[in-house]
Amino acid sequence: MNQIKVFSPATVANVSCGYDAMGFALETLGDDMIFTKTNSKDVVISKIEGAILPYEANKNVAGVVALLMLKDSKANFGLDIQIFKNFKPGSGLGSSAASASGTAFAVNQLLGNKYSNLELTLFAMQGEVAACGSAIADNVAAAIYGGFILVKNYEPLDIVSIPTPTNLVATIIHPQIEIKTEDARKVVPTQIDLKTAITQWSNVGGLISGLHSNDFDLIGRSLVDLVAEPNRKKLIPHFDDVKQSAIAAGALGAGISGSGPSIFALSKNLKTAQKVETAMDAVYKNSGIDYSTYVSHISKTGTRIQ
Ligand SMILES: Nc1ncnc2c1ncn2[C@@H]1O[C@H](COP(=O)(O)OP(=O)(O)OP(=O)(O)O)[C@@H](O)[C@H]1O
Ligand SMILES: N[C@@H](CCO)C(=O)O
Repeated sequence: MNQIKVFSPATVANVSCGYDAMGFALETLGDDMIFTKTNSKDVVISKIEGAILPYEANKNVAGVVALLMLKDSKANFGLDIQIFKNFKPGSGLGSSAASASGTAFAVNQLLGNKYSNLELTLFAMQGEVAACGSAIADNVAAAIYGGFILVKNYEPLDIVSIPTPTNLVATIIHPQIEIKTEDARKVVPTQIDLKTAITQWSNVGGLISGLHSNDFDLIGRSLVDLVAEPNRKKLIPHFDDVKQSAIAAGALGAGISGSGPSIFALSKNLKTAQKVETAMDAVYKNSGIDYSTYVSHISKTGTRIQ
């Protein structure tokens, strides 16, 4: 195989209560990337459409991950990479993670499937270091494994796939302001009190149990975040209004997608998710802020060949 085209999904990290520990992949929103083997041993990024990003391989997360993998595998080829961005960096939807995991997946295909999904996640996490300074796994693991994931442990890395209830649908609103993950991480407390921790880990347990048992009510009751959301929501215009409107329209729950500014809601079917979209839209309609909305099923496959 000399060339591969992949789709790498947008992802919702944290899923409210699971800061740095949970995430899920979207079915219909994501980046397209084309990888072509070359004879030189370099990595060249020859095209980037849809966002202004560095072309230097060591500054673009796609290049960072590709260089690492070619070196680790002692590959006898180089790469030309084309990136087609369909959603903006700094959106809270895992833009850098889409490039990092799309690259890890594609290079592995070109190498004849040398690496496991866990190893691909470790490579892609190095892309996240380049993007935001932290080796976060929640977005990249969700993109690589698909569906819902739990980062059970960071060192050593342990990723667990969580079942996705059929019919669960996500609604997203993305106000077009950029919040860099690096900056949004600075407002999250490094210490929390025991009472807060108890509530938070009970919610993670409730969310995972609800996903396993298709218990939509339990999923909704567990989409509560006492750690990141109270500190980050002030960075997002009209956050409380959007969240309340989404829940009033029938969403099971809503919260900040990753580090924001996007806000996600989960609904038990497509019709409700579309009503939630209308309700979120109504909050921003006359606000003067540019925004996009998306309704998407959860991607069960994650990054894939196109
Ligand atoms: N291929 C790439 N795709 C996206 N961002 C990249 C890429 N290469 C480098 N970057 C840099 O990474 C930073 C964006 O990362 P950041 O984590 O802030 O946003 P994000 O990837 O959209 O994540 P989040 O979901 O948390 O918003 C920007 O400074 C951007 O220039
Ligand atoms: N878990 C990370 C995801 C970044 O998108 C955070 O919330 O900072």
